[in-house]
Amino acid sequence: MAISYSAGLAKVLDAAQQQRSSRQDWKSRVRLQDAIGGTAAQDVLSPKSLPEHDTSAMDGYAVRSQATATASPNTPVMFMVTGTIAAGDDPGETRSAGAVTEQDSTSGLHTCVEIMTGARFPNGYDACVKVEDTMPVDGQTGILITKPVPPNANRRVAGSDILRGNVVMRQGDTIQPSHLLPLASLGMDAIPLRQRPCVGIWSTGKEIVKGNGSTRDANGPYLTAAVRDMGLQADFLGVLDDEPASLHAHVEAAAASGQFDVLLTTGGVSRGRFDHVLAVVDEMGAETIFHGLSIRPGHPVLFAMLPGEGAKTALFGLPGNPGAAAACFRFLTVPYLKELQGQARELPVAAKLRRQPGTPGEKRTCSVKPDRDCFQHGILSVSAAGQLMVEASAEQSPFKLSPFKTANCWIHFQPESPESGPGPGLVECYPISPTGAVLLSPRLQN
Ligand SMILES: Nc1nc2c(c(=O)[nH]1)N[C@H]1C(S)=C(S)[C@@H](COP(=O)(O)OP(=O)(O)OC[C@H]3O[C@@H](n4cnc5c(N)ncnc54)[C@H](O)[C@@H]3O)O[C@H]1N2
Ligand code: MOO
Repeated sequence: MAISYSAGLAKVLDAAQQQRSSRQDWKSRVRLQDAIGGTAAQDVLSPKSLPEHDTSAMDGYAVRSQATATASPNTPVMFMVTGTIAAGDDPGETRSAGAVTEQDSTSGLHTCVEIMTGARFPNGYDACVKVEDTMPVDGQTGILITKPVPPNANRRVAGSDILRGNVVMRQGDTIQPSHLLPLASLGMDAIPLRQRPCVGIWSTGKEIVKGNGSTRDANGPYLTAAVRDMGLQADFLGVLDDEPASLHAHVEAAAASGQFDVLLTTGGVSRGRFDHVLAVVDEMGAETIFHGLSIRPGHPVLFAMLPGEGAKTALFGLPGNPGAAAACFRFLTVPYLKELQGQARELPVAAKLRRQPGTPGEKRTCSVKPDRDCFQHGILSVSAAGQLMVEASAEQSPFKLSPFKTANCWIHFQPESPESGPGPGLVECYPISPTGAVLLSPRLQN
């Protein structure tokens, strides 16, 4: 009898942890732009504070706020402009005549310094008044201020964004483009990443090799792209015939090359006369961890560790039906790849299940079975009331692919038991893309 999904997933995660511990020294410094999808190998601490200095948030004039306390339209306060500081100027480097002092010695007027957004605040000044809140006098040599400027107005205080020594990236974080904003601002051009797994992929099946029937390779391009979308290296190794000797030679050579952490095959794992993947990995002396899970779709899925010295190559024998291959990849291979890199486990979002209205007597093509975990693709959206809603695609046959034109999530239906599921009427959903981004459907539902 096939084991449950949760038991199978536990075995997958356990195998990934074992493989991770045999790859402890895996890390390298990677340029920021190339780091997307990678995993931080260690905590990254900020080498400095940001902003490094007090700077202006606006184009205007640096003033002493105290000097503006009595300013009003009837009693404006006049300031003498002693210079200009641009972003990038050193402290005290003013662009026109006049030293940075708080009060002009001859006229007794308060002084101010014209300052640009991002420029370093001159000593002795604590606030910036926006240029549009001032009136010029005597050309540009003076300004009038007609209302008090609060202390620290439009001033970015040094260290108010990031403090030196703050953790800016945690070990195990998956690097996303948005992370580059703080990292690059801190002057980092590379970060230590765990080495990224490399995945080799074959499609199998005589009908696909021949390419003259109606079956074209959907799995190869999909899996290659989905692995790359995770920021990992994926090599599509071709389409193999249902020939045990050729399958054996290819899998053995790929495992021996030491190049791949994970190998994926699709097709040839069920009970047919030409389904040889299990026999081939057995023959190679692999450890078959499971063949068959109590899931729908994808129940014939195979998971094995190929023989080898030291770090081992995992093999997922995904079923041939593309919908089943995609579900098994998403719910077994993706967790393995994440765990292998020490990434956090994915958590689902809970959404209210909206049943398809359907037509009376309509037979759903793939119903949810109460005795096993079922994975269905669907559309996640937000109702007008702000509730996350999900609708399973009406068509769930694993050989029918048109729903993938619009599906943006996978729904995980757990076997029925009082504790299963996130709550009454709610189901667990995962983004269809393993990178984690759910592109919510613009369709609003009630
Ligand atoms: N007697 C039984 N027959 C089947 C069972 C079973 O339990 N007992 N399980 C069914 C289920 S469920 C699945 S899923 C499939 C999986 O079988 P295989 O992994 O052996 O896959 P194939 O037979 O090679 O192919 C199945 C189907 O998928 C098409 N295919 C294969 N590769 C691709 C590809 N790269 N791109 C597009 N389509 C592909 C193939 O042409 C077949 O139509 O077994 C059931 N049978
Ligand atoms: O894995 Mo099979 O879908 O259940 O076609």
